[in-house]
Amino acid sequence: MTVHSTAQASAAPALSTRDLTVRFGGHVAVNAVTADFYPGTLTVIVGPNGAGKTTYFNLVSGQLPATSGRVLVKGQDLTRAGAARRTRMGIGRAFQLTNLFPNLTVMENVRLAVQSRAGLGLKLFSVWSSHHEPIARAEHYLERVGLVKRRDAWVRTLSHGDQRKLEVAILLALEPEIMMFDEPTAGMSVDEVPVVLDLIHAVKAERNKTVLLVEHKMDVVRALADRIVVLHNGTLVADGKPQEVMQSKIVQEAYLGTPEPAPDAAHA
Ligand SMILES: Nc1ncnc2c1ncn2[C@@H]1O[C@H](COP(=O)(O)OP(=O)(O)OP(=O)(O)O)[C@@H](O)[C@H]1O
Repeated sequence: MTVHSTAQASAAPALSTRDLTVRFGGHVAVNAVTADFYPGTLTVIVGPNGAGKTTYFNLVSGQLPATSGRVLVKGQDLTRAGAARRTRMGIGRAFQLTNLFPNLTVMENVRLAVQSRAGLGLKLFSVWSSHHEPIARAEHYLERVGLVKRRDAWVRTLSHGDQRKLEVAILLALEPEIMMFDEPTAGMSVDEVPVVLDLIHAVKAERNKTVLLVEHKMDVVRALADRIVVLHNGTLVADGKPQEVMQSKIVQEAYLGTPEPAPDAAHA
C-alpha cells in the first residue's frame, strides 16, 4: 500500500530521486526509490532496522554511488557528482561526526564552516580584521545550539551529545538548502534531546529549508513530521501526511506499533 501526498504538487522540488537503487552483491538495499522533497517541508523517513534508510541518505548525500537511478537537486542531475559537489549544490548532512575536526576547538570548527560558506576557504590563521566577522557568526550558531560556554574546548573532549550539537551548529553555519539529519537524538541524554529537537523545530519554522530526517522514535516523528516516507526492504511502501501514513493499517501493524487507543476508549 502506498499513501501519496498531493500537498506539495504545485511547488518545485528541491531534491528528487528517481528509481534510486543500490545493490550490495545480490542484496538490493535501496530499491527503485522515487520521491520528491519540497522547500518548507520536513519529511521523516521511517522503517524497521535494515530497511535502507541510512543507505538512502548515503546515496543522496553522495557517500555511496548508486547502482542505478538518479539524484536531482533543483532539477540538476547530480547522480555522478561526489559528496563535495553535492554540498556545494546545497545538500547538508549532520550527525556523521566525521565532519568534526577533533583536534581543533569548538569555535574553530564552526568558524571554518562559516568561512567555507562565505567562500573564504579553510584558513585558521589570518589577519584579525578578516576573521572578526566569521567569529561573530560562529558565536551566533554556538548560542543557538547551547555550546557557547564550551567554545574553547577541544572537540575531542566533548561528550557525544555536545559533539552532535556541534554538528548541528556546523550544519546551520553552512546554510544548506537541503538539511539531512540521521537520527539526531540517538545516543543523547534525556536533557540534551530537547535542545536538538527545538533547533530542528526552529529550522522548520523558517519554512524555507527542505528537511529530511531519519528517526526511530515515534514521539519525535509525531512532533516534527510534515510528511512521512516509509521504507521496507529498500522499497518505498508509504508516503504521505503523518495522519494518513500512521493510520494506514499496514504501517500501523508493521512499522509504528499497535494503534493508540481512542481517548474515550480509556473510559470504556
Ligand atoms: N556497505 C554495505 N555493504 C553491504 N551491505 C550493506 C552496506 N550498507 C548497508 N548494507 C545493508 O543494506 C541494508 C540497509 O541498511 P541501512 O543501514 O541502510 O538500514 P537502516 O534502515 O538505516 O537500518 P537502521 O534503522 O538499523 O539504521 C541492510 O541489510 C544492511 O546490512
